[in-house]
Amino acid sequence: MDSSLERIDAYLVTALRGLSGINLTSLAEALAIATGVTVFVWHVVSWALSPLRRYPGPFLAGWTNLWRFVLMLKGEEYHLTVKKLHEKYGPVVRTGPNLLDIDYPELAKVIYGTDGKWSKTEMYQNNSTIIDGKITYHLFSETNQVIHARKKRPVVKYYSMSSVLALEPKIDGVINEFCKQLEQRFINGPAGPKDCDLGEWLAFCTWDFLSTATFSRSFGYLDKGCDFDGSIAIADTSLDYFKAISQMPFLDYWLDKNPIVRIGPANLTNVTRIAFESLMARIQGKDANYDPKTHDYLQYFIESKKKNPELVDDGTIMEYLLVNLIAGADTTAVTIRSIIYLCLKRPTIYRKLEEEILAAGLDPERPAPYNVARQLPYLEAVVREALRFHPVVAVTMERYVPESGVRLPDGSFVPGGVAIGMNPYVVGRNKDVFGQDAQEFRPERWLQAPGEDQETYRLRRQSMNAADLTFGGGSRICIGKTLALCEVYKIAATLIQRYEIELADPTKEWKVEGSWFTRQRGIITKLRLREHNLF
Ligand code: HEM
Repeated sequence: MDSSLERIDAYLVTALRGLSGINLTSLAEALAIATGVTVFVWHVVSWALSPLRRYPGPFLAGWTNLWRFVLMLKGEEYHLTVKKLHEKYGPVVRTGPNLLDIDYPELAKVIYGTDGKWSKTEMYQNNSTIIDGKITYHLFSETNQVIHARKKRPVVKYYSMSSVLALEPKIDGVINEFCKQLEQRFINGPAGPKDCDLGEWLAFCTWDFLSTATFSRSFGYLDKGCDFDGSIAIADTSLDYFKAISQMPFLDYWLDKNPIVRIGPANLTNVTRIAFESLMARIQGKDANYDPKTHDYLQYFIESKKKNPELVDDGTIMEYLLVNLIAGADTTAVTIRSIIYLCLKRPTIYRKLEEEILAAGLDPERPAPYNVARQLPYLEAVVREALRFHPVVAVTMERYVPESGVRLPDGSFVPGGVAIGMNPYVVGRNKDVFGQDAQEFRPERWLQAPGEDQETYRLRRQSMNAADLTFGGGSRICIGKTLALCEVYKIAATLIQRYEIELADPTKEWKVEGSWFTRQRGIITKLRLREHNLF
Protein backbone atom coordinates (compact mmCIF):
# COMPACT_ATOMS: atom_id res chain seq x y z
CA MET A 1 0.00 0.00 0.00
CA ASP A 2 2.77 2.37 1.06
CA SER A 3 4.81 1.60 -2.03
CA SER A 4 1.88 2.23 -4.39
CA LEU A 5 1.20 5.58 -2.68
CA GLU A 6 4.85 6.45 -3.15
CA ARG A 7 4.63 5.53 -6.82
CA ILE A 8 1.56 7.82 -7.34
CA ASP A 9 3.35 10.57 -5.44
CA ALA A 10 6.43 10.25 -7.67
CA TYR A 11 4.24 10.23 -10.78
CA LEU A 12 2.48 13.45 -9.73
CA VAL A 13 5.76 15.19 -8.96
CA THR A 14 7.10 14.23 -12.39
CA ALA A 15 3.92 15.36 -14.08
CA LEU A 16 3.98 18.73 -12.30
CA ARG A 17 7.65 19.21 -13.19
CA GLY A 18 6.73 18.48 -16.79
CA LEU A 19 3.88 20.99 -16.71
CA SER A 20 6.02 23.71 -15.15
CA GLY A 21 8.29 23.37 -18.16
CA ILE A 22 5.47 24.34 -20.52
CA ASN A 23 4.93 27.98 -21.38
CA LEU A 24 1.44 28.68 -19.92
CA THR A 25 0.67 31.36 -22.51
CA SER A 26 1.27 28.89 -25.34
CA LEU A 27 -0.94 26.34 -23.57
CA ALA A 28 -3.78 28.86 -23.29
CA GLU A 29 -3.32 29.82 -26.95
CA ALA A 30 -3.35 26.19 -28.03
CA LEU A 31 -6.52 25.54 -26.02
CA ALA A 32 -8.23 28.61 -27.48
CA ILE A 33 -7.29 27.59 -31.04
CA ALA A 34 -8.44 24.00 -30.44
CA THR A 35 -11.77 25.23 -29.06
CA GLY A 36 -12.18 27.68 -31.95
CA VAL A 37 -11.41 25.00 -34.53
CA THR A 38 -13.78 22.51 -32.87
CA VAL A 39 -16.63 25.05 -32.81
CA PHE A 40 -15.90 26.05 -36.41
CA VAL A 41 -15.78 22.45 -37.64
CA TRP A 42 -18.96 21.64 -35.70
CA HIS A 43 -20.71 24.61 -37.33
CA VAL A 44 -19.47 23.69 -40.84
CA VAL A 45 -20.57 20.07 -40.43
CA SER A 46 -23.98 21.08 -38.99
CA TRP A 47 -24.45 23.62 -41.76
CA ALA A 48 -23.43 21.17 -44.48
CA LEU A 49 -25.68 18.41 -43.16
CA SER A 50 -28.67 20.57 -42.27
CA PRO A 51 -31.88 19.72 -44.15
CA LEU A 52 -32.60 23.47 -44.11
CA ARG A 53 -29.61 24.34 -46.29
CA ARG A 54 -31.75 24.67 -49.37
CA TYR A 55 -33.86 27.48 -47.88
CA PRO A 56 -32.78 31.07 -48.44
CA GLY A 57 -32.12 33.62 -45.71
CA PRO A 58 -29.40 35.85 -44.30
CA PHE A 59 -26.05 34.02 -44.51
CA LEU A 60 -25.30 34.43 -40.79
CA ALA A 61 -28.74 33.18 -39.73
CA GLY A 62 -27.95 29.75 -41.22
CA TRP A 63 -24.93 29.50 -38.93
CA THR A 64 -25.98 30.97 -35.63
CA ASN A 65 -28.98 32.25 -33.68
CA LEU A 66 -26.87 35.27 -32.77
CA TRP A 67 -28.22 36.89 -35.93
CA ARG A 68 -31.80 37.03 -34.61
CA PHE A 69 -30.70 37.62 -31.02
CA VAL A 70 -28.92 40.84 -32.06
CA LEU A 71 -31.82 41.88 -34.27
CA MET A 72 -34.19 41.57 -31.32
CA LEU A 73 -31.83 43.49 -29.07
CA LYS A 74 -32.03 46.37 -31.52
CA GLY A 75 -35.75 46.79 -30.73
CA GLU A 76 -38.33 47.85 -33.24
CA GLU A 77 -36.65 46.28 -36.28
CA TYR A 78 -37.38 42.53 -35.98
CA HIS A 79 -40.78 42.12 -37.66
CA LEU A 80 -39.94 44.77 -40.26
CA THR A 81 -36.71 42.98 -41.16
CA VAL A 82 -38.38 39.57 -41.39
CA LYS A 83 -41.07 41.06 -43.63
CA LYS A 84 -38.39 42.51 -45.93
CA LEU A 85 -36.67 39.11 -46.04
CA HIS A 86 -39.91 37.52 -47.22
CA GLU A 87 -40.23 40.16 -49.93
CA LYS A 88 -36.72 39.28 -51.06
CA TYR A 89 -36.70 35.48 -50.70
CA GLY A 90 -40.37 34.40 -50.86
CA PRO A 91 -42.58 32.49 -48.46
CA VAL A 92 -39.85 30.48 -46.70
CA VAL A 93 -36.95 32.20 -44.98
CA ARG A 94 -34.33 30.51 -42.85
CA THR A 95 -33.94 32.77 -39.83
CA GLY A 96 -31.90 30.40 -37.66
CA PRO A 97 -29.80 27.25 -38.05
CA ASN A 98 -32.90 25.19 -37.14
CA LEU A 99 -35.66 27.73 -37.78
CA LEU A 100 -37.84 28.57 -40.76
CA ASP A 101 -40.12 31.58 -40.83
CA ILE A 102 -42.91 30.85 -43.27
CA ASP A 103 -45.58 32.94 -44.93
CA TYR A 104 -48.02 30.20 -45.93
CA PRO A 105 -51.40 31.22 -44.47
CA GLU A 106 -52.85 27.92 -45.73
CA LEU A 107 -50.67 26.13 -43.14
CA ALA A 108 -51.87 28.22 -40.17
CA LYS A 109 -54.48 25.67 -39.14
CA VAL A 110 -51.91 22.85 -39.38
CA ILE A 111 -49.11 24.46 -37.40
CA TYR A 112 -51.38 26.16 -34.89
CA GLY A 113 -53.82 23.26 -34.75
CA THR A 114 -55.81 21.56 -32.04
CA ASP A 115 -54.31 18.08 -32.36
CA GLY A 116 -51.50 18.85 -29.90
CA LYS A 117 -48.82 17.51 -32.30
CA TRP A 118 -46.99 20.79 -32.85
CA SER A 119 -45.43 21.77 -29.55
CA LYS A 120 -44.03 25.19 -28.66
CA THR A 121 -40.24 25.42 -28.78
CA GLU A 122 -37.95 26.37 -25.90
CA MET A 123 -38.32 30.04 -26.87
CA TYR A 124 -41.34 30.21 -24.55
CA GLN A 125 -39.69 28.58 -21.55
CA ASN A 126 -37.80 31.67 -20.47
CA ASN A 127 -41.10 33.16 -19.39
CA SER A 128 -40.99 31.21 -16.14
CA THR A 129 -40.06 31.53 -12.47
CA ILE A 130 -38.07 29.51 -9.99
CA ILE A 131 -40.24 28.26 -7.14
CA ASP A 132 -38.63 26.13 -4.40
CA GLY A 133 -35.54 25.77 -6.58
CA LYS A 134 -37.53 24.41 -9.53
CA ILE A 135 -38.25 26.22 -12.80
CA THR A 136 -42.03 26.52 -13.04
CA TYR A 137 -43.90 27.09 -16.29
CA HIS A 138 -47.37 28.57 -16.67
CA LEU A 139 -50.12 28.29 -19.28
CA PHE A 140 -48.19 30.40 -21.77
CA SER A 141 -44.68 28.98 -21.27
CA GLU A 142 -45.46 25.28 -20.76
CA THR A 143 -44.17 23.48 -23.85
CA ASN A 144 -45.27 19.96 -22.92
CA GLN A 145 -48.67 19.64 -24.54
CA VAL A 146 -49.96 17.04 -22.06
CA ILE A 147 -49.05 19.14 -19.00
CA HIS A 148 -50.40 22.22 -20.77
CA ALA A 149 -53.76 20.54 -21.37
CA ARG A 150 -53.86 19.55 -17.69
CA LYS A 151 -53.28 23.16 -16.65
CA LYS A 152 -55.79 24.59 -19.10
CA ARG A 153 -58.70 22.20 -18.64
CA PRO A 154 -59.82 23.35 -15.16
CA VAL A 155 -60.00 27.05 -16.08
CA VAL A 156 -60.74 27.39 -19.80
CA LYS A 157 -64.49 27.76 -19.26
CA TYR A 158 -63.94 30.87 -17.14
CA TYR A 159 -62.71 32.71 -20.25
CA SER A 160 -65.85 31.90 -22.26
CA MET A 161 -68.29 34.62 -23.33
CA SER A 162 -70.78 33.93 -20.53
CA SER A 163 -68.09 34.05 -17.81
CA VAL A 164 -66.62 37.23 -19.29
CA LEU A 165 -70.03 38.92 -19.51
CA ALA A 166 -70.55 38.13 -15.83
CA LEU A 167 -67.58 40.45 -15.22
CA GLU A 168 -69.04 43.36 -17.22
CA PRO A 169 -70.07 45.37 -14.10
CA LYS A 170 -66.43 45.27 -13.00
CA ILE A 171 -65.26 46.44 -16.41
CA ASP A 172 -67.80 49.29 -16.21
CA GLY A 173 -66.50 50.35 -12.81
CA VAL A 174 -62.96 50.70 -14.19
CA ILE A 175 -64.11 52.53 -17.34
CA ASN A 176 -66.05 55.01 -15.14
CA GLU A 177 -62.92 55.63 -13.08
CA PHE A 178 -60.88 56.04 -16.30
CA CYS A 179 -63.29 58.68 -17.65
CA LYS A 180 -63.47 60.45 -14.29
CA GLN A 181 -59.68 60.75 -14.16
CA LEU A 182 -59.38 61.90 -17.79
CA GLU A 183 -62.01 64.56 -17.20
CA GLN A 184 -60.58 65.81 -13.92
CA ARG A 185 -57.01 65.93 -15.13
CA PHE A 186 -57.22 66.82 -18.82
CA ILE A 187 -60.59 68.47 -19.47
CA ASN A 188 -61.96 70.15 -16.36
CA GLY A 189 -58.76 70.58 -14.34
CA PRO A 190 -58.19 73.84 -12.39
CA ALA A 191 -55.63 74.98 -14.99
CA GLY A 192 -58.03 74.28 -17.88
CA PRO A 193 -57.69 71.63 -20.62
CA LYS A 194 -54.33 69.87 -20.98
CA ASP A 195 -52.80 67.50 -23.52
CA CYS A 196 -53.23 63.87 -22.49
CA ASP A 197 -50.81 61.03 -23.17
CA LEU A 198 -53.70 58.70 -23.97
CA GLY A 199 -51.36 55.80 -24.70
CA GLU A 200 -49.96 55.92 -21.18
CA TRP A 201 -53.43 56.31 -19.62
CA LEU A 202 -54.70 53.31 -21.54
CA ALA A 203 -51.99 51.24 -19.86
CA PHE A 204 -53.12 52.52 -16.43
CA CYS A 205 -56.68 51.57 -17.36
CA THR A 206 -55.92 48.06 -18.64
CA TRP A 207 -53.63 47.22 -15.68
CA ASP A 208 -56.29 48.42 -13.21
CA PHE A 209 -58.93 46.56 -15.16
CA LEU A 210 -56.99 43.29 -15.12
CA SER A 211 -56.32 43.48 -11.38
CA THR A 212 -60.00 44.29 -10.74
CA ALA A 213 -61.20 41.43 -12.95
CA THR A 214 -58.61 39.09 -11.44
CA PHE A 215 -58.92 39.79 -7.69
CA SER A 216 -61.43 42.63 -7.28
CA ARG A 217 -58.68 45.04 -6.28
CA SER A 218 -57.45 47.87 -8.44
CA PHE A 219 -53.70 48.40 -8.57
CA GLY A 220 -54.47 52.13 -8.39
CA TYR A 221 -52.63 53.47 -11.47
CA LEU A 222 -55.69 55.46 -12.58
CA ASP A 223 -56.15 56.97 -9.14
CA LYS A 224 -52.47 57.90 -8.77
CA GLY A 225 -52.05 58.88 -12.41
CA CYS A 226 -48.64 57.23 -12.73
CA ASP A 227 -46.78 53.93 -12.65
CA PHE A 228 -46.23 54.60 -8.94
CA ASP A 229 -44.70 51.21 -8.04
CA GLY A 230 -42.75 50.80 -11.28
CA SER A 231 -44.54 47.53 -12.21
CA ILE A 232 -45.54 48.68 -15.71
CA ALA A 233 -41.93 49.68 -16.42
CA ILE A 234 -40.68 46.35 -15.01
CA ALA A 235 -43.13 44.49 -17.26
CA ASP A 236 -41.66 46.38 -20.25
CA THR A 237 -38.09 45.53 -19.24
CA SER A 238 -39.00 41.87 -18.72
CA LEU A 239 -40.49 41.73 -22.22
CA ASP A 240 -37.39 43.32 -23.71
CA TYR A 241 -35.33 40.67 -21.96
CA PHE A 242 -37.72 37.92 -23.03
CA LYS A 243 -37.85 38.92 -26.69
CA ALA A 244 -34.06 38.79 -27.06
CA ILE A 245 -33.34 35.81 -24.83
CA SER A 246 -36.10 33.76 -26.46
CA GLN A 247 -33.94 33.71 -29.61
CA MET A 248 -31.11 31.94 -27.72
CA PRO A 249 -33.04 30.34 -24.84
CA PHE A 250 -30.05 28.61 -23.21
CA LEU A 251 -28.70 32.05 -22.20
CA ASP A 252 -31.55 32.31 -19.70
CA TYR A 253 -29.91 29.57 -17.58
CA TRP A 254 -26.78 31.72 -17.28
CA LEU A 255 -28.70 34.92 -16.65
CA ASP A 256 -32.17 34.91 -15.09
CA LYS A 257 -32.07 31.28 -13.86
CA ASN A 258 -28.44 31.44 -12.75
CA PRO A 259 -28.40 29.65 -9.35
CA ILE A 260 -25.38 31.63 -8.08
CA VAL A 261 -26.09 35.25 -9.04
CA ARG A 262 -29.31 36.06 -10.85
CA ILE A 263 -28.66 38.44 -13.76
CA GLY A 264 -32.11 39.08 -15.14
CA PRO A 265 -34.79 41.76 -15.22
CA ALA A 266 -36.36 42.83 -11.92
CA ASN A 267 -39.24 40.68 -10.67
CA LEU A 268 -42.81 41.96 -10.58
CA THR A 269 -42.58 41.90 -6.80
CA ASN A 270 -45.50 44.20 -6.05
CA VAL A 271 -47.84 42.46 -8.48
CA THR A 272 -46.88 39.06 -7.03
CA ARG A 273 -47.34 40.34 -3.46
CA ILE A 274 -50.82 41.69 -4.18
CA ALA A 275 -51.81 38.44 -5.92
CA PHE A 276 -50.52 36.38 -2.98
CA GLU A 277 -52.17 38.59 -0.34
CA SER A 278 -55.48 38.44 -2.21
CA LEU A 279 -55.31 34.65 -2.45
CA MET A 280 -54.54 34.25 1.26
CA ALA A 281 -57.22 36.74 2.34
CA ARG A 282 -59.82 35.07 0.12
CA ILE A 283 -59.02 31.56 1.38
CA GLN A 284 -59.32 32.80 4.97
CA GLY A 285 -62.61 34.56 4.20
CA LYS A 286 -61.07 37.96 5.04
CA ASP A 287 -60.95 39.58 1.58
CA ALA A 288 -62.73 42.91 2.09
CA ASN A 289 -62.43 43.75 -1.63
CA TYR A 290 -64.52 40.81 -2.78
CA ASP A 291 -68.25 41.18 -3.36
CA PRO A 292 -69.77 37.72 -3.92
CA LYS A 293 -72.43 39.30 -6.14
CA THR A 294 -69.88 39.75 -8.97
CA HIS A 295 -67.34 37.01 -9.50
CA ASP A 296 -63.69 37.55 -10.33
CA TYR A 297 -60.96 35.26 -11.68
CA LEU A 298 -59.60 34.48 -8.22
CA GLN A 299 -63.01 33.13 -7.25
CA TYR A 300 -63.20 31.17 -10.51
CA PHE A 301 -59.76 29.66 -9.81
CA ILE A 302 -60.69 28.74 -6.22
CA GLU A 303 -63.81 27.08 -7.62
CA SER A 304 -61.62 25.17 -10.12
CA LYS A 305 -59.46 23.93 -7.23
CA LYS A 306 -62.55 22.59 -5.44
CA LYS A 307 -63.70 20.82 -8.59
CA ASN A 308 -60.25 19.54 -9.64
CA PRO A 309 -58.18 19.05 -6.47
CA GLU A 310 -55.92 16.60 -8.31
CA LEU A 311 -54.96 19.28 -10.87
CA VAL A 312 -55.13 22.62 -9.05
CA ASP A 313 -53.46 23.66 -5.81
CA ASP A 314 -52.64 27.11 -4.39
CA GLY A 315 -49.41 27.22 -6.41
CA THR A 316 -51.38 26.63 -9.61
CA ILE A 317 -53.81 29.38 -8.61
CA MET A 318 -50.87 31.80 -8.24
CA GLU A 319 -49.71 30.79 -11.74
CA TYR A 320 -53.19 31.51 -13.16
CA LEU A 321 -53.38 34.86 -11.37
CA LEU A 322 -49.98 36.04 -12.57
CA VAL A 323 -50.36 34.94 -16.18
CA ASN A 324 -53.64 36.90 -16.36
CA LEU A 325 -51.81 40.06 -15.37
CA ILE A 326 -48.64 39.51 -17.40
CA ALA A 327 -50.38 38.50 -20.62
CA GLY A 328 -53.56 40.53 -20.39
CA ALA A 329 -52.88 44.17 -19.55
CA ASP A 330 -50.32 45.53 -22.02
CA THR A 331 -51.71 43.48 -24.92
CA THR A 332 -55.11 45.13 -24.57
CA ALA A 333 -53.60 48.60 -24.18
CA VAL A 334 -51.57 48.11 -27.40
CA THR A 335 -54.76 47.18 -29.28
CA ILE A 336 -56.84 50.16 -28.09
CA ARG A 337 -53.93 52.52 -28.82
CA SER A 338 -53.78 51.19 -32.38
CA ILE A 339 -57.52 51.70 -32.90
CA ILE A 340 -57.48 55.30 -31.71
CA TYR A 341 -54.17 56.36 -33.27
CA LEU A 342 -54.48 54.64 -36.66
CA CYS A 343 -57.97 56.07 -37.15
CA LEU A 344 -57.10 59.58 -35.93
CA LYS A 345 -54.23 59.59 -38.43
CA ARG A 346 -56.81 58.96 -41.17
CA PRO A 347 -59.59 61.53 -40.62
CA THR A 348 -62.02 59.98 -43.13
CA ILE A 349 -61.88 56.66 -41.33
CA TYR A 350 -62.15 58.31 -37.92
CA ARG A 351 -65.21 60.32 -38.96
CA LYS A 352 -66.94 57.20 -40.26
CA LEU A 353 -66.26 55.38 -37.00
CA GLU A 354 -67.37 58.37 -34.95
CA GLU A 355 -70.63 58.67 -36.93
CA GLU A 356 -71.45 55.02 -36.44
CA ILE A 357 -70.80 55.13 -32.69
CA LEU A 358 -72.70 58.38 -32.18
CA ALA A 359 -75.67 57.01 -34.11
CA ALA A 360 -75.80 53.82 -32.01
CA GLY A 361 -78.00 55.36 -29.34
CA LEU A 362 -75.60 54.61 -26.49
CA ASP A 363 -76.45 56.04 -23.08
CA PRO A 364 -73.94 58.90 -22.68
CA GLU A 365 -73.83 58.42 -18.93
CA ARG A 366 -72.71 54.81 -19.02
CA PRO A 367 -69.85 52.79 -20.52
CA ALA A 368 -70.91 51.24 -23.81
CA PRO A 369 -72.50 47.80 -23.22
CA TYR A 370 -70.53 45.04 -24.94
CA ASN A 371 -73.56 43.59 -26.74
CA VAL A 372 -74.25 46.96 -28.40
CA ALA A 373 -70.63 47.88 -29.24
CA ARG A 374 -69.96 44.42 -30.68
CA GLN A 375 -72.85 44.80 -33.15
CA LEU A 376 -71.39 47.92 -34.82
CA PRO A 377 -70.05 46.70 -38.19
CA TYR A 378 -67.58 49.51 -38.82
CA LEU A 379 -66.17 49.30 -35.28
CA GLU A 380 -65.72 45.56 -35.82
CA ALA A 381 -63.90 46.23 -39.09
CA VAL A 382 -61.65 48.78 -37.35
CA VAL A 383 -60.81 46.40 -34.49
CA ARG A 384 -59.93 43.58 -36.92
CA GLU A 385 -57.89 45.92 -39.10
CA ALA A 386 -56.01 47.46 -36.16
CA LEU A 387 -55.06 44.00 -34.92
CA ARG A 388 -53.96 42.94 -38.41
CA PHE A 389 -52.08 46.10 -39.22
CA HIS A 390 -50.37 46.45 -35.87
CA PRO A 391 -50.44 42.98 -34.27
CA VAL A 392 -49.61 42.99 -30.57
CA VAL A 393 -47.34 39.95 -30.94
CA ALA A 394 -45.04 40.32 -33.96
CA VAL A 395 -42.52 37.52 -33.46
CA THR A 396 -42.21 34.15 -35.12
CA MET A 397 -44.45 31.90 -32.99
CA GLU A 398 -42.20 28.84 -33.10
CA ARG A 399 -43.44 25.27 -33.12
CA TYR A 400 -41.58 21.97 -33.59
CA VAL A 401 -42.49 20.01 -36.71
CA PRO A 402 -43.84 16.64 -35.45
CA GLU A 403 -41.91 13.44 -36.11
CA SER A 404 -43.84 12.74 -39.33
CA GLY A 405 -42.48 15.95 -40.90
CA VAL A 406 -44.42 18.35 -43.07
CA ARG A 407 -44.65 19.03 -46.79
CA LEU A 408 -44.70 22.72 -47.63
CA PRO A 409 -46.85 24.12 -50.46
CA ASP A 410 -43.64 24.60 -52.53
CA GLY A 411 -43.27 20.79 -52.52
CA SER A 412 -40.27 20.66 -50.18
CA PHE A 413 -40.29 18.36 -47.17
CA VAL A 414 -39.30 19.56 -43.70
CA PRO A 415 -38.38 16.73 -41.32
CA GLY A 416 -39.55 16.42 -37.71
CA GLY A 417 -37.62 18.36 -35.08
CA VAL A 418 -37.17 21.48 -37.20
CA ALA A 419 -38.65 24.67 -35.73
CA ILE A 420 -41.15 26.44 -37.96
CA GLY A 421 -43.27 29.48 -37.27
CA MET A 422 -45.32 32.30 -38.66
CA ASN A 423 -45.23 35.92 -37.66
CA PRO A 424 -48.69 37.57 -37.36
CA TYR A 425 -47.18 40.77 -38.82
CA VAL A 426 -45.88 38.97 -41.94
CA VAL A 427 -48.91 36.72 -42.53
CA GLY A 428 -51.19 39.72 -41.86
CA ARG A 429 -49.64 41.46 -44.85
CA ASN A 430 -49.94 38.53 -47.25
CA LYS A 431 -51.25 40.06 -50.48
CA ASP A 432 -52.92 36.85 -51.73
CA VAL A 433 -55.17 36.90 -48.70
CA PHE A 434 -55.53 40.56 -47.76
CA GLY A 435 -55.23 42.12 -51.21
CA GLN A 436 -52.68 44.23 -53.05
CA ASP A 437 -53.17 47.03 -50.53
CA ALA A 438 -52.27 44.81 -47.56
CA GLN A 439 -49.72 47.45 -46.47
CA GLU A 440 -52.55 49.98 -46.03
CA PHE A 441 -54.77 50.49 -43.00
CA ARG A 442 -58.19 50.01 -44.57
CA PRO A 443 -60.98 48.69 -42.31
CA GLU A 444 -63.32 48.32 -45.32
CA ARG A 445 -61.47 45.15 -46.34
CA TRP A 446 -63.39 43.37 -43.54
CA LEU A 447 -66.76 44.49 -44.96
CA GLN A 448 -68.69 43.42 -48.00
CA ALA A 449 -67.54 45.69 -50.84
CA PRO A 450 -70.14 47.53 -52.98
CA GLY A 451 -71.11 45.16 -55.78
CA GLU A 452 -69.44 42.14 -54.15
CA ASP A 453 -71.76 39.16 -54.00
CA GLN A 454 -72.48 37.43 -50.72
CA GLU A 455 -70.58 34.22 -51.55
CA THR A 456 -67.41 36.01 -52.71
CA TYR A 457 -67.47 38.08 -49.54
CA ARG A 458 -68.01 34.98 -47.39
CA LEU A 459 -65.02 33.21 -48.96
CA ARG A 460 -62.80 36.30 -48.75
CA ARG A 461 -63.65 36.79 -45.09
CA GLN A 462 -63.10 33.08 -44.42
CA SER A 463 -59.60 33.20 -45.86
CA MET A 464 -58.76 36.39 -43.90
CA ASN A 465 -60.02 34.75 -40.71
CA ALA A 466 -57.89 31.67 -41.38
CA ALA A 467 -54.77 33.83 -41.83
CA ASP A 468 -55.45 35.92 -38.74
CA LEU A 469 -52.91 34.88 -36.12
CA THR A 470 -53.21 37.96 -33.96
CA PHE A 471 -54.43 35.80 -31.07
CA GLY A 472 -52.37 32.74 -32.04
CA GLY A 473 -54.30 29.59 -32.87
CA GLY A 474 -55.39 26.04 -32.08
CA SER A 475 -54.81 24.53 -28.66
CA ARG A 476 -52.47 27.41 -27.78
CA ILE A 477 -54.79 30.20 -28.86
CA CYS A 478 -54.93 33.17 -26.51
CA ILE A 479 -57.09 32.11 -23.58
CA GLY A 480 -57.99 35.74 -22.85
CA LYS A 481 -59.23 36.63 -26.35
CA THR A 482 -62.90 37.06 -25.38
CA LEU A 483 -62.04 39.05 -22.26
CA ALA A 484 -59.64 41.26 -24.21
CA LEU A 485 -62.11 41.93 -27.03
CA CYS A 486 -64.89 42.74 -24.56
CA GLU A 487 -62.62 45.35 -22.99
CA VAL A 488 -61.42 46.67 -26.37
CA TYR A 489 -64.94 47.17 -27.81
CA LYS A 490 -66.28 48.75 -24.65
CA ILE A 491 -63.39 51.16 -24.11
CA ALA A 492 -63.08 52.22 -27.76
CA ALA A 493 -66.84 52.86 -28.10
CA THR A 494 -67.03 54.68 -24.75
CA LEU A 495 -64.08 56.99 -25.46
CA ILE A 496 -65.32 57.92 -28.92
CA GLN A 497 -68.93 58.51 -27.90
CA ARG A 498 -67.92 60.55 -24.84
CA TYR A 499 -65.05 62.70 -26.16
CA GLU A 500 -64.00 64.61 -29.20
CA ILE A 501 -60.45 63.31 -29.58
CA GLU A 502 -57.67 64.89 -31.65
CA LEU A 503 -53.96 64.20 -31.93
CA ALA A 504 -52.11 67.12 -30.35
CA ASP A 505 -49.74 67.13 -33.33
CA PRO A 506 -51.28 65.21 -36.26
CA THR A 507 -47.98 65.28 -38.14
CA LYS A 508 -46.11 63.40 -35.41
CA GLU A 509 -45.72 59.61 -35.67
CA TRP A 510 -45.96 57.25 -32.70
CA LYS A 511 -42.88 55.31 -31.70
CA VAL A 512 -43.07 51.53 -31.70
CA GLU A 513 -40.81 49.51 -29.41
CA GLY A 514 -40.36 45.76 -29.51
CA SER A 515 -41.91 42.76 -31.17
CA TRP A 516 -43.08 40.60 -28.29
CA PHE A 517 -45.78 43.20 -27.69
CA THR A 518 -45.32 46.01 -30.19
CA ARG A 519 -45.88 48.71 -27.60
CA GLN A 520 -46.30 52.27 -28.76
CA ARG A 521 -45.34 55.59 -27.21
CA GLY A 522 -46.26 59.19 -27.94
CA ILE A 523 -50.03 59.20 -28.52
CA ILE A 524 -50.60 62.69 -27.18
CA THR A 525 -54.19 63.86 -27.58
CA LYS A 526 -56.53 66.73 -26.89
CA LEU A 527 -59.83 65.65 -25.33
CA ARG A 528 -63.13 67.53 -25.16
CA LEU A 529 -66.40 66.35 -23.68
CA ARG A 530 -69.09 66.04 -26.30
CA GLU A 531 -72.06 68.35 -25.85
CA HIS A 532 -74.47 65.55 -24.96
CA ASN A 533 -72.22 64.51 -22.10
CA LEU A 534 -72.32 67.83 -20.32
CA PHE A 535 -74.68 66.51 -17.67
C1 HEM B 1 -55.83 42.22 -27.41
C2 HEM B 1 -55.28 41.53 -26.44
C3 HEM B 1 -54.48 40.27 -26.61
C4 HEM B 1 -53.76 39.82 -27.68
C5 HEM B 1 -53.59 40.49 -29.03
C6 HEM B 1 -53.17 38.55 -27.30
C7 HEM B 1 -52.37 37.78 -28.14
C8 HEM B 1 -51.94 36.51 -27.83
C9 HEM B 1 -51.21 35.65 -28.73
C10 HEM B 1 -50.79 36.00 -30.15
C11 HEM B 1 -51.00 34.48 -28.09
C12 HEM B 1 -50.30 33.24 -28.69
C13 HEM B 1 -48.81 33.32 -28.55
C14 HEM B 1 -48.11 32.15 -29.17
O1 HEM B 1 -48.69 31.10 -29.43
O2 HEM B 1 -46.93 32.32 -29.43
C15 HEM B 1 -51.55 34.59 -26.77
C16 HEM B 1 -51.50 33.60 -25.81
C17 HEM B 1 -51.96 33.77 -24.53
N1 HEM B 1 -52.66 34.84 -24.03
FE1 HEM B 1 -53.18 36.52 -25.05
N2 HEM B 1 -53.55 38.26 -26.03
C18 HEM B 1 -54.36 39.27 -25.56
C19 HEM B 1 -54.97 39.35 -24.32
C20 HEM B 1 -54.88 38.40 -23.33
C21 HEM B 1 -55.56 38.45 -22.07
C22 HEM B 1 -56.55 39.55 -21.64
C23 HEM B 1 -55.17 37.35 -21.35
C24 HEM B 1 -55.57 36.88 -19.99
C25 HEM B 1 -56.40 37.46 -19.19
C26 HEM B 1 -54.26 36.60 -22.19
C27 HEM B 1 -53.65 35.41 -21.84
C28 HEM B 1 -52.94 34.61 -22.71
C29 HEM B 1 -52.41 33.30 -22.34
C30 HEM B 1 -52.52 32.64 -20.97
C31 HEM B 1 -51.80 32.77 -23.48
C32 HEM B 1 -51.15 31.41 -23.62
C33 HEM B 1 -52.21 30.42 -24.03
C34 HEM B 1 -51.71 29.00 -24.16
O3 HEM B 1 -50.58 28.78 -24.58
O4 HEM B 1 -52.52 28.12 -23.85
N3 HEM B 1 -54.11 37.27 -23.39
N4 HEM B 1 -52.15 35.84 -26.64
